[in-house]
Amino acid sequence: MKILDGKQVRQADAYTIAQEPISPLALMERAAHAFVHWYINQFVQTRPVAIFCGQGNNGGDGLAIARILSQRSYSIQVYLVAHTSNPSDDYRANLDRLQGHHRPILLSSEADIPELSDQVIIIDALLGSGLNRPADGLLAVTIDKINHCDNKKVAVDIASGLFMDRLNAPSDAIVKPDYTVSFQFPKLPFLLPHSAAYAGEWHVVDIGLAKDFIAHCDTPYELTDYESAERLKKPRAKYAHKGTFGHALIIAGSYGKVGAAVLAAKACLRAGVGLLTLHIPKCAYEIVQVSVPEAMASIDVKKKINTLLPELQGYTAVGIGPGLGQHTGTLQMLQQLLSLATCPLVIDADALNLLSENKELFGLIPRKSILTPHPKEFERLAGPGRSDLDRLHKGREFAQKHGVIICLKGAHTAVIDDCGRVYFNTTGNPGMATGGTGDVLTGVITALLAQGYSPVAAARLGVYAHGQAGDAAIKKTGMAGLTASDVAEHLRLD
Ligand SMILES: NC(=O)C1=CN([C@@H]2O[C@H](COP(=O)(O)OP(=O)(O)OC[C@H]3O[C@@H](n4cnc5c(N)ncnc54)[C@H](OP(=O)(O)O)[C@@H]3O)[C@@H](O)[C@H]2O)[C@@H](O)CC1
Ligand SMILES: Nc1ncnc2c1ncn2[C@@H]1O[C@H](COP(=O)(O)OP(=O)(O)O)[C@@H](O)[C@H]1O
Ligand SMILES: [K+]
Repeated sequence: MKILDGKQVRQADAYTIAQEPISPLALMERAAHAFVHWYINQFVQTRPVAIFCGQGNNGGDGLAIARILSQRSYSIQVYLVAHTSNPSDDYRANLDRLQGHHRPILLSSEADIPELSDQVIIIDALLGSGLNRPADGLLAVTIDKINHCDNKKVAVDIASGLFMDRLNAPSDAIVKPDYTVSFQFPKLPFLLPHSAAYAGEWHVVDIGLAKDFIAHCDTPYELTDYESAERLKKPRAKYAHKGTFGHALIIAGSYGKVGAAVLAAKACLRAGVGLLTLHIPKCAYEIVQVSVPEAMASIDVKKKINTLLPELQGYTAVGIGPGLGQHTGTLQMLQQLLSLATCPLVIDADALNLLSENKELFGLIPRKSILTPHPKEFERLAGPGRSDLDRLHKGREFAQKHGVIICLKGAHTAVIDDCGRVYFNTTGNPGMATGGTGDVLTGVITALLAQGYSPVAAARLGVYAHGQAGDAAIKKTGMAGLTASDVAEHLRLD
């Protein structure tokens, strides 16, 4: 699913209106019905509804939603905030249509803003994607008042006051909804950590904007959702044998951090690799042989760290980093790997930290290698970002400059390809914020690369499947109880 900017959404709107053809008012009606369809599945009729409307098309949606809910026997009350001398045509048309069903209350000062009983659900239709400056005056006061109630809140399309394409200032008045029901596309701020609170749990509803227009729309931002993940998957052929699924090499572990190697190995096997060799220091030998008997071991000359690069011939993918440590000998080995590798690598954890400490090595990273930094590791690599958006831009610049794929890990991990395209992940949960889950991800992506997935597909599908495993696991363990081992155990690639 693509993520469009405000201008593109308006173009998609205009194209649909002209090509389908459909009147703008009928399109608004369709959007309102899509919202109501979601709403009635979520909230029962006995909960009264307070709908706060502005005078643009978002307010027009609010009025249409009010009418449809009232026709479905929901008890509604509309509150209007007059904020422009030029209300939209479809707002006016829906105000007319509401006559005879319901009488809206015009808010003209703070004193008019009602106290609502706990049972009331608030629908926020004050401002939508047409926001062109921070909300102020009575709008800001109303937003503030809404935010101070404990009532459940649902934003229509986007929370009022939240910019779609640019950063809000910390002092801006923005509705903090429990839910956002977004038309046709998710909005970029829903996916960024600092603005996610202004989306709540978001849902996208289809309002039938022209599919051909959307397909040709050029945007750097997309989601990896269920459909796109399914499209990325390759079935396992009936006559396949273990050679069909590649031979992965994972270089990981050091004294005290052998667990990271074990986690990466278990995940790599669960993600369907044909053969796996783990390169580990001597101290890890028995641990690995006992805990991951399916993996072969390549033993370093050193007892506690990895220093000697094994022969690379025969491996179809190499992952390096989990639990590696940052010793000089390990750095030399990494440098050798970067120089000699003929296939893209998966580079994680301490291998990334070693690169950050030795930026002259950036030029040696094989093209289309996959780097999997968490935010701190990314900051070490590319410098601090002033905001989530700035960090994303830095990631896109870095990926293009060095010809690599970056998995910027977090709640909606962003896979950034070497052309600067960004794929936000849609799976995973806060239970995964626990030590070792990153090592599991390295194992998964390495397995997919080894099986012949393209680097971008391996990164997108790996990140998706990793989050999906976390989501499956918490059904048994709960969020707090989730461990990285649970994530590895619940991986399912088909
Ligand atoms: N294709 C789709 O997705 C569809 C989208 N639809 C809906 O349309 C919505 C977008 O509608 P929209 O363009 O009329 O924008 P919206 O935010 O309602 O109002 C903008 C108005 O507010 C004003 N204004 C702006 N900022 C302000 C501020 N801070 N403080 C005060 N005033 C401010 C500005 O005028 P100004 O005052 O600048 O003259 C303008 O008049 C979208 O979110 C979705 O709900 C569906 O109906 C159908 C299909
Ligand atoms: N709140 C969250 N929601 C979804 N996924 C998360 C969340 N927090 C962390 N994760 C995922 O968990 C993993 C953590 O990786 P990382 O920080 O490298 O852990 P470690 O170094 O302990 O292995 C990443 O894949 C990240 O996307
Ligand atoms: K809104």
